[in-house]
Amino acid sequence: MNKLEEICATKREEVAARKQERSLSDLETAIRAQTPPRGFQAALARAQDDRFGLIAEIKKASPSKGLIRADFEPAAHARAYAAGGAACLSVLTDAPYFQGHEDYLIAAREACDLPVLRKDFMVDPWQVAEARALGADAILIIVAALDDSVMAEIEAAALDHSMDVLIEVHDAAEMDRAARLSSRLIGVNNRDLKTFTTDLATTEQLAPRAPAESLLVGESGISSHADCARLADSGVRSFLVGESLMRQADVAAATRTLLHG
Ligand SMILES: O=C(O)c1ccccc1NCC(=O)[C@H](O)[C@H](O)COP(=O)(O)O
Repeated sequence: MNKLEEICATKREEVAARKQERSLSDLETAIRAQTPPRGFQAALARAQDDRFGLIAEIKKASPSKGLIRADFEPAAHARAYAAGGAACLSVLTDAPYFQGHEDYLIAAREACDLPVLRKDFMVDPWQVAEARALGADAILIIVAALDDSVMAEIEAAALDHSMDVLIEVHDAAEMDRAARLSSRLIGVNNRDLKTFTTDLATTEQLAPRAPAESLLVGESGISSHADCARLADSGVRSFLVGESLMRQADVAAATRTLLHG
């Protein structure tokens, strides 16, 4: 079993237990009390029209790097990312592998006006309702983790809640499968989630295969303005960045430098 399969197997057990604790009608009640989704894809599109679009990730730890940020303060990081010019946030909520928590998403979204992606491993449409009940504006579909029918069900659930969907691919076959979904917000993950090898050339190679009119996001392993400029040469002007920003003492200044050089 590779790491992605292991994470998804753990997630299926976690979701089965959570579904016993909280019914869909309970989640629907919480969703009605939520503020409406903030337009995630629209915010990214506006930002990349201007210069670069940044989805700044609030990430405490990861399977590949272990602990990334000891003094972890989701609300303060959210404010710093917003001050530095990020268009959107991504907040890891997976606990076993990323030391994430749902409360981090709630705190980050309350601390600023940016749209927020719930960064987790979606294996069941129930998680979409749970994400919206927490306030999430967008969810992630990892093509490598799901078969076509489950991907379509999860996407439909998100669209029903007026949420945006970031569809993540890592190879040409996954890009072709992503094209069968309706979302045109497509992330190319430079990290192979089975081996953790990271290579920016992945985005360069896959960008030309994306469906027409896609908003492409280069994901993982991006650590400088030069990396952003390199990917922009392939027509990718939005980026999802976690570790390199989370390791900085001054997160707002590092975000500005990433975007503007
Ligand atoms: O980051 C990991 O080690 C990881 C391992 C297994 C599955 C997913 C993983 N990361 C999720 C991501 O895609 C990244 O958090 C995101 O793209 C930001 O990457 P980075 O800027 O390199 O932190």
